[in-house]
Amino acid sequence: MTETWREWAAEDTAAWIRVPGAGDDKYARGVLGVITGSHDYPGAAVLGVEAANRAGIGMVRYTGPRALGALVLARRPETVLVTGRVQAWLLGSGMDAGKRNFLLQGELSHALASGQPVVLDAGALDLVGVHTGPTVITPHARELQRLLDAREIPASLEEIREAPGEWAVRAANELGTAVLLKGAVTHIADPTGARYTVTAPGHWLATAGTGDVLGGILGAFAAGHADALALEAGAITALAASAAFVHGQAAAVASLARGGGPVTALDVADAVPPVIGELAAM
Ligand SMILES: NC(=O)C1=CN([C@@H]2O[C@H](COP(=O)(O)OP(=O)(O)OC[C@H]3O[C@@H](n4cnc5c(N)ncnc54)[C@H](OP(=O)(O)O)[C@@H]3O)[C@@H](O)[C@H]2O)[C@@H](O)CC1
Ligand SMILES: Nc1ncnc2c1ncn2[C@@H]1O[C@H](COP(=O)(O)OP(=O)(O)O)[C@@H](O)[C@H]1O
Repeated sequence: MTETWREWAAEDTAAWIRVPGAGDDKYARGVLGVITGSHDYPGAAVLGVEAANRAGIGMVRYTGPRALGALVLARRPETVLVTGRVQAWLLGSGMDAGKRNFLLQGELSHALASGQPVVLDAGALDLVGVHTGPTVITPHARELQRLLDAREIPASLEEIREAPGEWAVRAANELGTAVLLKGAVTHIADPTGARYTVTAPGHWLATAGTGDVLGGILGAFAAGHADALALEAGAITALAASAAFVHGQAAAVASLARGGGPVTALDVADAVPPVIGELAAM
């Protein structure tokens, strides 16, 4: 069956931008629980927390080894390292599923059993299926290939790159979750039939750590829409498309500020506020 994909637009994203009101405090705006990074990839933890803050969040609770917590705090002293109640989770960026210890496994299991919205990235992708709340996975093509292979769904990297939409849909249906498949055109699909594309306005995003930034933006959006997600789990798909849209626009803004030249992952995170500001004013 030929699927109809709709390009997710600024107007669609604007509907999901939450501007705080007089009655909001940090908890009402949403708290994101973040379990990301590792000794091998500490930067992913910093990038995700930075991006979540830039996307607008009440608070971030970061869980990880002490050394990583110190790095996150050095960049974002707003971060809280105490465990507690959260409205959504971001799990797995900068982690290696093969190097998970008991403690980390327990923390991830706790998050997945909470019934709260979850963004599953990189080294937590293999945990899809044990989630209990609205969930979106955020693989790139190679990660999706590995994930499908582990579920005995044979697909080559070439096949996924040639028909990313078809494989995003297949994954959504087989895994029973929303899928955001990253690329120059990002495909977002879910088991209920939602099909969105987000076409990046340029290609400087193809650089290390921008996926970790996307995870942070999406995590913040999920935490900020806990009520909508409780009513309608499918909202996670619209939030994923909105995060991808903001991410692409932020890369464009960051590049423009540098004469149209290259950007780093942190530059992209830094450029998220003006993008959100413009969307909020629509
Ligand atoms: N700052 C941070 O903390 C960052 C942290 N990050 C975190 O890193 C984790 C892993 O994410 P990833 O996307 O790199 O993993 P993955 O799909 O396994 O790719 C490995 C494949 O790449 C290939 N390959 C390697 N070198 C190559 C080369 N020079 N030229 C060509 N190919 C090369 C290699 O191929 P091979 O060498 O085996 O032929 C293999 O197939 C993940 O947790 C992510 O969040 C990232 O976000 C980055 C910033
Ligand atoms: N050629 C490209 N043009 C535009 N965007 C791209 C391109 N390649 C990758 N991207 C985007 O860059 C980000 C890269 O994420 P990811 O592959 O997870 O990298 P990392 O693991 O280094 O963070 C994704 O949001 C993806 O959609």
